Amino acid sequence: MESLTQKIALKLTKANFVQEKLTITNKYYHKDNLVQIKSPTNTTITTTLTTTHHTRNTRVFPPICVSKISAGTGAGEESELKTTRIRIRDPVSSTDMAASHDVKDARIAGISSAIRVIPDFPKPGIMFQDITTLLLDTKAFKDTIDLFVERYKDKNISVVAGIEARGFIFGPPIALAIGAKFVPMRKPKKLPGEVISEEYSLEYGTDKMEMHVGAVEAGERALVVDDLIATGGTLNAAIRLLERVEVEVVECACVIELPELKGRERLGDKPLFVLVN
Ligand SMILES: O=P(O)(O)OC[C@H]1O[C@H](OP(=O)(O)OP(=O)(O)O)[C@H](O)[C@@H]1O
Ligand SMILES: Nc1ncnc2[nH]cnc12
Repeated sequence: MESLTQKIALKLTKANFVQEKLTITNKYYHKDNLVQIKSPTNTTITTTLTTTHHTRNTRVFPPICVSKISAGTGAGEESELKTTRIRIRDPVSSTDMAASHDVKDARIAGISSAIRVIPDFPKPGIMFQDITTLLLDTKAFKDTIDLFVERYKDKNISVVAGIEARGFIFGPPIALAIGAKFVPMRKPKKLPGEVISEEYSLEYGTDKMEMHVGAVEAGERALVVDDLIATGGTLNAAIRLLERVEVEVVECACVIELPELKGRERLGDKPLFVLVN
């Protein structure tokens, strides 16, 4: 039987690399969720693989999505080749992920592979998850909205609270489709009416979030939407703002989770639903 490494290597050879006319050497390996390959350019690599995967008790066939996380010349390697490290995203690693409800849902793999990762933006060391490439992919963008709508359409949610800026992209289509109002959670001094505000810390700095007084009523049920959860500080502030005015936060929904930053832990008992990590 082929090993996981062999399967990945085979798929990589058959996938984007061939189209990109890259040369793959046979020096790849699978270790700590990283695949290392060598290619002659720094061309961005984003592809989707399907391979055998063993969980503790069962053997399942989830999609494995691969995106480039860094590139550089490997010491001691052939001079014309560069070493590219790519991270395998495994969409079944969390119970609160879309893929874990239906491991055969091919939409998740398409969404994951449509997200571009930009190293060292906006600061060195940050692997920026760029959802603008997802917005260019009409199928992946629609699949993203559909997955959220399918989950929330019968949950009696009257408020979709979207977080500036990228929660403003995903929140409104979800709100329209489930028949809820959209409430923007904005950066300071942007909203013209009376506001309540909460401060919060970020992966790279601090910020403040504001919401219009009167936008929601006590007793309403809200979904909080953003593109991404990193440290969880932003979602935590949104939850605090809504709960201050006695709105029930039913769930938080993000396209992407960066699990290594443990943002979930800052949400207390609030459920978090994500599509990819
Ligand atoms: O989980 P956290 O550590 O709080 O980080 C997540 C937040 O960071 C990003 O927004 P950012 O603050 O960069 O603002 P922007 O969307 O206006 O650029 C992202 O869109 C989330 O809102
Ligand atoms: N790594 C990241 N990519 C995109 N947005 C972010 N917000 C906080 N961390 C981020």
